[in-house]
Amino acid sequence: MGEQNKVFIGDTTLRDGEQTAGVVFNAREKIAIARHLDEMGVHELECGIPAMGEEERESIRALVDLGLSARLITWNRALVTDIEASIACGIEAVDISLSVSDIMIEHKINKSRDWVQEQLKRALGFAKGKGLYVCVGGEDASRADGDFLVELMRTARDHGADRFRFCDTLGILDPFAMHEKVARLNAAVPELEIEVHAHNDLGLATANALAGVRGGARYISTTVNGLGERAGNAALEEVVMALKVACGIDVGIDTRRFRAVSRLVGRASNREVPAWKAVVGEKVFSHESGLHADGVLKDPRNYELFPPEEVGLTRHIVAGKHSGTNGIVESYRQIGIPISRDEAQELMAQVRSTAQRIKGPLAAKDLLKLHQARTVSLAA
Ligand SMILES: CC(=O)SCCNC(=O)CCNC(=O)[C@H](O)C(C)(C)COP(=O)(O)OP(=O)(O)OC[C@H]1O[C@@H](n2cnc3c(N)ncnc32)[C@H](O)[C@@H]1OP(=O)(O)O
Ligand SMILES: O=C(O)CCC(=O)C(=O)O
Repeated sequence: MGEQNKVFIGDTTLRDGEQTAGVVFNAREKIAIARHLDEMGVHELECGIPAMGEEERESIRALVDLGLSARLITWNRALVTDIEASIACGIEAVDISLSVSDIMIEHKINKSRDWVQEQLKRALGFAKGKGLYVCVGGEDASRADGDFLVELMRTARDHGADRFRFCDTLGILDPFAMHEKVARLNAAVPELEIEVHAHNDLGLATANALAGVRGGARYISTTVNGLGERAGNAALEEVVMALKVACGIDVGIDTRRFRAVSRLVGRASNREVPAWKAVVGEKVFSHESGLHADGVLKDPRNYELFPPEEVGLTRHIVAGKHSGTNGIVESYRQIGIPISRDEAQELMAQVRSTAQRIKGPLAAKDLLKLHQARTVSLAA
């Protein structure tokens, strides 16, 4: 880790993902998710909160025992006792979190900016004294005073922190503001790497994560399927594919396993993945509309950003209300019935009215029925 100009993924499915109200992973699920992400080449896994108690610590120790290539990191309050609990799990990297906005400093932790600075020094000093890799988590950094953040990052840098996590805890930023804030911090404290941790309350988490990278962040927090507090976090699969397709940045992760890991986390979190979910939804490579099906059949690049196999999905040409001739020919070909364009044109009205009646796409049996009826009427 740490190569020049590389972007790293710090996946927090097992920490912030599991913080989603009502979500619980058992130890077996945690291991399966961690193994999967590790085998895909995800660089870092935030894997739990040792201060929560013995059961959580046991599950973290089990992950440590796997000997994964990914760096395992735990979430900690800025308390020596939390960090000791992480060390007791065999963990070598910690996130030390502090609330940094005035609203949270005054109305949540009931302290002062000075207290935050001093507590950071204490906790960071302790962690570095134990030889740990330390990310300083700035909770609610997006609402914090900019000058105070710079001061805090300088303190973190001077006391040996390895990176600073800029958290848009409430998901209030737009990508322009995210870019501006991260760029400012990066210019003021260039020695400290920045991670961007974006929430999706306004549906902007992925866009904000990318804006953070454009502003100079080297690490991105993600979760599989965008699982996470409230409306979730920046989705791993969206961030990685958007970096690749929209920004030309390949983070070196095996994207062909996105569908599999998405379904695994979907089941374990009891949060089914919507069919239209960007990148991993079951139907995001389904084409029904006449012009789209025609375009895809001629060359998939007409309507697909990348081949479905690249994320573990498959392409479907669907016969339905909006189908055109070429799509209908293809739908019949898929069920082993070769038909001509003329036949497809003749069947089109019935394909449309069947779709209208059943309020959905035609299954193989519906297509077969229409074809048989046409054959019978021609023979009569
Ligand atoms: C934005 C985020 O996602 S941060 C991650 C949050 N994750 C979680 O809360 C999930 C796991 N949490 C837990 O199991 C528990 O909340 C624990 C073990 C961390 C703490 O439990 P408890 O000691 O029972 O306290 P409680 O849950 O009520 O937490 C609030 C306390 O933590 C303090 N606190 C909050 N953030 C921090 C921080 N970064 N550093 C130090 N103390 C903090 C609060 O001021 C409050 O202290 P007070 O009771 O003296 O006023
Ligand atoms: O403080 C951190 O490191 C992370 C906190 C977090 O999950 C958030 O602010 O959304």
